Amino acid sequence: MPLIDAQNITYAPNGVPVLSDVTLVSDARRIGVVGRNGSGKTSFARVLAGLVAADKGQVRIAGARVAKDRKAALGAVGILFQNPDHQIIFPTVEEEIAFGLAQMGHAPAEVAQQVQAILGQFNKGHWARAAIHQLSQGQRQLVCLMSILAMRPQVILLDEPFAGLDIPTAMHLSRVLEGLEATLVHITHDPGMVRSYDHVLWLEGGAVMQQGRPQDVLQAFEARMVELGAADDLSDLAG
Ligand SMILES: Nc1ncnc2c1ncn2[C@@H]1O[C@H](COP(=O)(O)OP(=O)(O)OP(=O)(O)O)[C@@H](O)[C@H]1O
Repeated sequence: MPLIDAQNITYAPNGVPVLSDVTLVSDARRIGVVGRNGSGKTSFARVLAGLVAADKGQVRIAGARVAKDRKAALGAVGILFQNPDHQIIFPTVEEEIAFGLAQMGHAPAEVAQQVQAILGQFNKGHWARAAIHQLSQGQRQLVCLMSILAMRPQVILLDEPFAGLDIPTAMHLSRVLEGLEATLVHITHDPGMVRSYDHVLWLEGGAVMQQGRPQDVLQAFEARMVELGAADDLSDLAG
C-alpha cells in the first residue's frame, strides 16, 4: 500500500462543496500541493491529517485510517500550520511538546526523556521552561515543528509554514524541513517552493486540475496564474 493513499475524497462541510473527487496516491518523498487562495489546499491538508473526515472516499497514511484511528494517526502524520498560534495550546515549550507524546500513550518518564531529546537535537534545551508567548513567531513555529517531530510521523504536512517569517528564518526552517527523513507534503501558492519536488498536485476549485511531474504541472499552473492575473475581470477571483 502506498504511504499516502487518499482516493476520491469529497468533503462538503454543512453541504458546502469544498473538495470533490480528489485523489492523491503516492510514495514520493517530496510532494507539493499548489493552488490559488480558496482552492481547497488547507481543507485537503486537514482531511489528509484526519482532523476532519471526508464525506466520501477514505484516507490512509502509512496504513492508518487517520480520521477513525486518531492514536495511529499521530504516529503516521503531523501537520504544521501557517500560524503557530493556531496550533499551540500550552504555556510552556516542554508542555507543548509533551502533549502529543502523552496522547500517543507514552509513559510520563518516556515523554520527559523524548521532550529533552528533541530540544537537544535543535540545541534548544534551554527553552524547556520558556513561556511560549514570549518567543517570536519563527521560534513558535520551531516549537510546533519540534512537537510534530517528537512524535516521529512518517508524513509531515506543511501548510504555508513560511508565511509571516522573515527571509533568514524562512531559509533556516526550510533547510531543517528539507533535511528531514519524513515524507513532506508542502502546501503553497508559490511554485518556487516545490520546483525541486518529486510530485506536484494542483487544486482548482476543490478539484484536481493536474498532477504529476513538477516541471509539467508547475508550467501549466504558472501560465494559468499569469493569465488570470492579467485579466481585468475580478469576477474570476475565487470565493
Ligand atoms: N467548514 C467549512 N464550511 C464552509 N466552507 C468552507 C469550510 N472550510 C472551507 N470552506 C471553503 O472552502 C474553500 C477552500 O478553503 P481552503 O481554506 O481549503 O482553501 P485554501 O486553498 O487553503 O485557501 P488559502 O490559500 O487562501 O489559504 C473556501 O472557499 C472556504 O471558504
